[in-house]
Amino acid sequence: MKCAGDRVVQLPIVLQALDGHVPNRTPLWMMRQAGRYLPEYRELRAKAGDFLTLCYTPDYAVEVTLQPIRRFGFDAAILFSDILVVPHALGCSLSFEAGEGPRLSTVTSTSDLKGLREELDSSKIDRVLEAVSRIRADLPHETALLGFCGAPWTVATYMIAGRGTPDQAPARLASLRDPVFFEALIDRLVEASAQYLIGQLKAGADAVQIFDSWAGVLDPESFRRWSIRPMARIVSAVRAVIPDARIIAFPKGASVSGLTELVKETGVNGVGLDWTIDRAELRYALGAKCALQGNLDPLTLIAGGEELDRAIDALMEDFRGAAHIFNLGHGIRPETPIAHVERMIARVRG
Ligand SMILES: Cc1c2[nH]c(c1CCC(=O)O)Cc1[nH]c(c(CCC(=O)O)c1C)Cc1[nH]c(c(CCC(=O)O)c1C)Cc1[nH]c(c(C)c1CCC(=O)O)C2
Repeated sequence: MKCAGDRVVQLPIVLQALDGHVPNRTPLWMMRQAGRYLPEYRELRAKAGDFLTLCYTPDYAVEVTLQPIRRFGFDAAILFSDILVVPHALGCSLSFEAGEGPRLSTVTSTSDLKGLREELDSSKIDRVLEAVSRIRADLPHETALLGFCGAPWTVATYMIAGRGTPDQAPARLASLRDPVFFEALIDRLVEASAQYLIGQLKAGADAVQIFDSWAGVLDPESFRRWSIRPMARIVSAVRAVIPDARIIAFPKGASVSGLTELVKETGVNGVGLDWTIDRAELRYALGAKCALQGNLDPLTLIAGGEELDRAIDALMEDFRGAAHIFNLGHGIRPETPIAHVERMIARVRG
């Protein structure tokens, strides 16, 4: 709590939870809450013509970020951008083909890596940071603003394959065949991601999330080496500059023991959980060490109806008394009916 004049200003409830407190109601936001399930997003996307134009034009990025806040009043806004902005600003070419996902120039050897920049191209990043400042200025005080980046492992999988793949075999193979190159790529991404998050926090983000969407394809030892270690280095580099930085890690597909180890090694304030995790087992393993964010199956939200109600009730019950931030277990899908999102919000808020 802090005082502004004679008014007492409450910390936004998402930040209360990240500080380890149990807010008087459960905070709620959704991964990919700005996106194709919203008609107002589709309209602006058609006007911009291209996804990256949305990301790099502050007027658009601000507007798209605010759309789900205006419509639903979520407790957090997440910067509208993409994890692949980092390789783009390191010099990789990047495009998003309609219906096909991202395409990047590949980085598969030490000499490819030498061709990239050492530091992020500020002509790209500054536009994202301008959007961050403007979003913070436009948001209500009680709504937290989240910045983000991809975890080095997940970003590396796209750089090595040049696209998404079902099991990230190209990156896994590269880590086995050429560990010297792979380690150097991860190092470059650790540095760049830490600088990027520091920039976002300085520009006005209240907390940041690190998305490790492909953590689940790693064996336990590789998970330690390529997911936990790089994230721990990012957290300490960010906190060397901003000691009280609030950081959430989302290692999708991680096991209970993997998550427990990650929290211990990184000191993050919160962990994102996908829908496959055993919530009771996780709570038991983690105790009250950090905030728990998640974990409704995005398909349950598409299905709607009584199954949705039942799943929400079970989730709320399992995390009762915990520093819980309600979210999905992964991003909302484009085909999700808006009425189901409204039903979910009403049920969580009771
Ligand atoms: C792996 C990953 C990416 N991007 C991201 C991840 C990690 C989270 C996850 O696992 O989903 C993160 C991301 N991407 C986007 C955000 C914006 C903030 C939010 O609302 O959550 C965030 C946080 C917008 C986006 N990023 C993308 C879109 C769709 C672009 C469009 O409008 O056509 C949006 C709204 C494109 C994107 N971007 C990426 C892929 C694979 C794709 C294509 C698949 C798809 O279309 O959903 C890379």
